[in-house]
Amino acid sequence: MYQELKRECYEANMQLPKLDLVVYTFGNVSAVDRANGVFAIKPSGVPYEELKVDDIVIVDFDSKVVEGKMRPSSDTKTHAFLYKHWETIGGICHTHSTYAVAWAQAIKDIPNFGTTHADHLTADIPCAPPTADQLIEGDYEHNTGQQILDCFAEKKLSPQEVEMILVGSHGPFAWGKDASKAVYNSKVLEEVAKMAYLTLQINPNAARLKDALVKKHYERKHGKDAYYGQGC
Ligand SMILES: O=C(CO)[C@@H](O)[C@@H](O)COP(=O)(O)O
Repeated sequence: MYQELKRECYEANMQLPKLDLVVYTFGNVSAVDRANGVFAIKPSGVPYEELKVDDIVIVDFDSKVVEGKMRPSSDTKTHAFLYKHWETIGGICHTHSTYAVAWAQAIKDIPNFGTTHADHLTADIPCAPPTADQLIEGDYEHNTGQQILDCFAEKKLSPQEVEMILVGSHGPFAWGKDASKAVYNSKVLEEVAKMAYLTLQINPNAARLKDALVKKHYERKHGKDAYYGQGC
């Protein structure tokens, strides 16, 4: 059962090393089957070059294994939490990509410096501040999901408009209508994070794109009245 879902999840996971978003066993991608109340996720600690379709684990929204012999990713509770609370997302991708992790460790939002960023979202890419108990052993994964939701609520962001976040002191999470779009958004996040870092190296006083320009550029790309972003 769930062969198609496992295959979708497997293919998305195998994109991560190809896109230079992970090394060794870092990161994980999941794909949801809302009709059956389950999602497929990478098994924990398995190197990508050894991963097989049948290794993909099927879990329910309480992170209980429904099908599979291997232990699901250590981030499973975070994926489950987001699927439960955000009913429109179909896939989630977590990586440890270098530049996104650097911004997450610096606990900094990524400013919207240019049209590359503005093509994909008009808001600054948010960084959820680490919580006191985040780094203490325990229900870490559940806490990360709550951290993400709290950050979106505080910044009044919608997961349909902003499909990515930096979890402070940890790394990037991205999502989308399916697992492949979640991986695409992870790559966009890493590229924008790298460009923003280099922009600040060249000019520490670099200014964000003016809101009017962001609005014009975003609507040209996504259609009239598509603009939603906060002022920059
Ligand atoms: O960020 C973390 C753990 O904090 C994970 O993404 C990474 O180490 C991969 O763990 P899994 O192999 O998915 O259990």
